[in-house]
Amino acid sequence: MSSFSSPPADRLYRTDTVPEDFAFSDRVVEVFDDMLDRSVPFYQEVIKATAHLLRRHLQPGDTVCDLGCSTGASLIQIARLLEGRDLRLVGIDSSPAMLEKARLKAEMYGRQHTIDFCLEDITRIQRPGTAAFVVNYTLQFIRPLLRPALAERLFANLRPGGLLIVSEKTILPDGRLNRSFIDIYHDLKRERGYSELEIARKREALENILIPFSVEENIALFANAGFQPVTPFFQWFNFCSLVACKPA
Ligand SMILES: Nc1ncnc2c1ncn2[C@@H]1O[C@H](C[S@+](CC[C@H]([NH3+])C(=O)[O-])CC(=O)[O-])[C@@H](O)[C@H]1O
Ligand SMILES: O=C(O)C(=O)Cc1ccccc1
Repeated sequence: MSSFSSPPADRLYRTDTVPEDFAFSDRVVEVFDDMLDRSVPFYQEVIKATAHLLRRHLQPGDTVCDLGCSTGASLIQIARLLEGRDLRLVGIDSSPAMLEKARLKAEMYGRQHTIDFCLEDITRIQRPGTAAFVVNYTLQFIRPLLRPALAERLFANLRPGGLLIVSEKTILPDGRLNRSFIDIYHDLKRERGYSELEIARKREALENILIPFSVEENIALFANAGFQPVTPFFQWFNFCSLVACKPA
């Protein structure tokens, strides 16, 4: 690691495995779109902001890969917002159930010929010449130990001048403020109709599965991989979106 601040060693080398029983399964997929829309603050606004950045940086014939595309909600919306641009859109996910729903939705929205969905493990991504990677709310599910190598792979696969757009749930180094941000987030979930039991159950289900870094740790992760600049473009308490650039 170079001079940037990196995650504490104990967190980067956490070796606990993801419990087998947690999967992005059929049951999860059925309620997934609603869950994302209601669980992620400003989810739709972040998609629009992502499209604004892509619109200004892509060239005709470019390829955009959405890593951890889930049911395609984000990519189908990006396709609509970038209508008429000569782009290749690729949605990548490791959950067959998510991709089955993504293909169905793309067909329903008439996008089946403009978006390819591929079953892949993003930690093994090999798509050189990609113009932009969108990694919204996915990195947080990748084991911290694997994230530096993934950041380096994304850098290597981007064409010069390419963009990486990352949105994540985050933590704060300051315990007290982190607690406040989490409480404010849970207030938002209550406003959106989640019960105390649902909030508690989700927190328990995500324990050791969704492993957030701080904004500074995420910036360091991509800066250490060669991205320059790495800049936040959206933040709502413990949710942050970054744009990282591969020098032209
Ligand atoms: N190693 C992996 N390889 C490929 N996919 C993976 C891997 N690990 C997890 N996933 C996939 O990453 C996605 C994370 S969801 C992203 C939301 C979307 N980006 C959105 O903006 O709507 C957010 C959430 O589940 O809360 C799931 O579809 C997993 O199957
Ligand atoms: O419900 C929560 O506590 C979450 O953190 C949900 C979530 C899921 C996916 C992206 C961001 C937050």
